[in-house]
Amino acid sequence: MEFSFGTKRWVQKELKDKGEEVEVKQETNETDGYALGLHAPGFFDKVLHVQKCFLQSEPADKVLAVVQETWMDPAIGLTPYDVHKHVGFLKHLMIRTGRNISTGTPEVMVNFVTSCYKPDVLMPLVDKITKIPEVVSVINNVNSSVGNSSVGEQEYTLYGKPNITEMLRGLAFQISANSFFQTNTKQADVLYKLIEDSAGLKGDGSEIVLDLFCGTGTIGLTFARRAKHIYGYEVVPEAIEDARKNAKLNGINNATFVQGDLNKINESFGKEFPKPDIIISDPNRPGMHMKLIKWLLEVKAPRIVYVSCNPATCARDLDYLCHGVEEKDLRGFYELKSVIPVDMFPHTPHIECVCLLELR
Ligand SMILES: C[S@@+](CC[C@H](N)C(=O)[O-])C[C@H]1O[C@@H](n2cnc3c(N)ncnc32)[C@H](O)[C@@H]1O
Repeated sequence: MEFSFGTKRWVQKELKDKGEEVEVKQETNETDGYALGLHAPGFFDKVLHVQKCFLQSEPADKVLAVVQETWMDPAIGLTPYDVHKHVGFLKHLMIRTGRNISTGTPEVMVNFVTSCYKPDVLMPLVDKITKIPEVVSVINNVNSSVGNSSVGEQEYTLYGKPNITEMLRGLAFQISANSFFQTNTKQADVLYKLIEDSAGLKGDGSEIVLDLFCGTGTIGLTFARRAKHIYGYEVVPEAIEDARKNAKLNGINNATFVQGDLNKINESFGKEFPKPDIIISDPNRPGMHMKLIKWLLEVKAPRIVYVSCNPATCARDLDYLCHGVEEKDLRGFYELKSVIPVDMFPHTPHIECVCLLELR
């Protein structure tokens, strides 16, 4: 889970009983209180204070509780970052839970995103958190920009190791603070099984798989034993480093991971690997850039499995691949065979979809 520190606490008006009906009041009460929690819908500066979060693991909740009872203590001198005045120190708190690959016990990584590097100020908090036995890694990402990003320009390990591990579909994965990793491991197992089923690999080791937006290499690596070669592309250098380590960790030698921005591909893209039989594309919420759509419509792989957490950009990109893009003079060549929704984010309105496209 990723929580934000803020200077404006957002308070939701209580639910109001009206006989059998329950009415939720939409107005908000704003106080000037500091807060650590989740952004109120539609507000970049208002934060709903969260004491306990049922979406995360129990050890992660213990971390949140310790941080909440400590960080506002004036004796420590920690301040939340003010997104209007651009002053203050604490920006985000990220808590990730994985598993020790030998013992299967939970491993927690705590990542403080701060506006500058002041480890002495963080240490009283770090000392308390590290009393929780599951905490094996405390990281400090320093992000001095005025934006809301949780990715740091510099990363420091304040305690323990720089990464944690997780098991998915029988493979071990190393995850570092800035690498994308599916937040719901149980459902990620379901998701990856559906992706593999949709990809329909023959399993005879003859096919080339291109894993676009590969993160730490998870999807491609789960296919590797049934494919000839996997090529993964991803923009975050730490994720590519993790993907290479993950291939080694699992004894996989037929996977190549390349760091690159898929929004900025040029004519040379695709020259460094054979024509793919299966393309997996798992972009983040903005979906695929027109340059990538164009390339996909040129290369004409027999199957594309498009994985998306944003139904709006998913529908747009599927439409482009099936029906083309008139204003760009591009013809569509695919037929949509199936769309399978997966509930990766229970108790939220978000949904992930696995879509299978076949060349017409
Ligand atoms: C939804 S995640 C999927 C990651 C991976 N497939 C998985 O299942 O763990 C999207 C990934 O796309 C990467 N990404 C975002 N924009 C990108 C771009 N322009 N070029 C390449 N990768 C990008 C992100 O860093 C992230 O790792």
